[in-house]
Amino acid sequence: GACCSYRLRDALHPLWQSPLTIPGGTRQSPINIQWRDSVYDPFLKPLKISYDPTTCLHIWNNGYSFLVEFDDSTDRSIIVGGPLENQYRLKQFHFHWGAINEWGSEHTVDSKFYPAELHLVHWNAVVYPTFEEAVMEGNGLAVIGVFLKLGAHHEGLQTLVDALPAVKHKDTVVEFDVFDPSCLIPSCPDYWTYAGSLTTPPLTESVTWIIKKQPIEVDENQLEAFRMLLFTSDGEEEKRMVDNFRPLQPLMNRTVRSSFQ
Ligand SMILES: COc1ccc(C[C@H]2SC(=S)NC2=O)c(OC)c1
Ligand SMILES: [Zn+2]
Repeated sequence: GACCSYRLRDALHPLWQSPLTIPGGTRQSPINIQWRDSVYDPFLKPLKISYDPTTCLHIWNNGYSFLVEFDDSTDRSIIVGGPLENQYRLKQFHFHWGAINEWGSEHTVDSKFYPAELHLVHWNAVVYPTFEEAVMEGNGLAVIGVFLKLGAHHEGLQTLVDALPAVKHKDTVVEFDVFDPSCLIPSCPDYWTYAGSLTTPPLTESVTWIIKKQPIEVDENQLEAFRMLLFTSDGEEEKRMVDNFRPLQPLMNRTVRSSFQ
């Protein structure tokens, strides 16, 4: 199970040797979403997503995942509605995945892991002047989580997969100038939402999570392409970038709300 990958991962990558619990943490992520314990909230609005594909800048391997970063100097790519009080600007998206298809996602649903999970990271530029400040505030960030399951080939993802060999090593970057990430978000509007945190240091409790109920389907070759990336820089002893997910955190005094009955 994921425990052995945790021990293996522990040996593999320093990030997950970081403090896995933070002192005083009451809203840490990821969590298991127990479907029957989630509470339907009829006041939750539909999530409105409007991305401008030309705000896409580049893909880079930061040694933890690969990120696709966006120009967030204006409100051209935003989300609004859902559980959110303000509109939030798209900053980047990235993924978490496993060495094998049995695990890889950060969140679980009824204790089931998906082979991978997409995070679309947005920040509250209405209230905060910079992303860095928003990262430190309870309503600073909004992250859309999308589960990836093994199935049909995903056309939209393939344009991303085709660029991955160019960012095989840590601290490599490749230009990626037109991409609409809404092609990675399932059409079904249903989501869960809860108050949580970043899942890597600084682990700040600044994230309103919006987890889509419906996964997207990707094929084995596309998942394998993620697994050929490296945690390590060119010239270092190669360590495959796999199992880059944080262990589950306690729910504590939180309720997961659903936008659907
Ligand atoms: C300094 O600010 C940071 C640091 C790290 C991440 C990425 C983490 S947090 C998440 S969600 N998934 C991840 O892998 C940030 O993303 C918002 C923001
Ligand atoms: Zn993430």
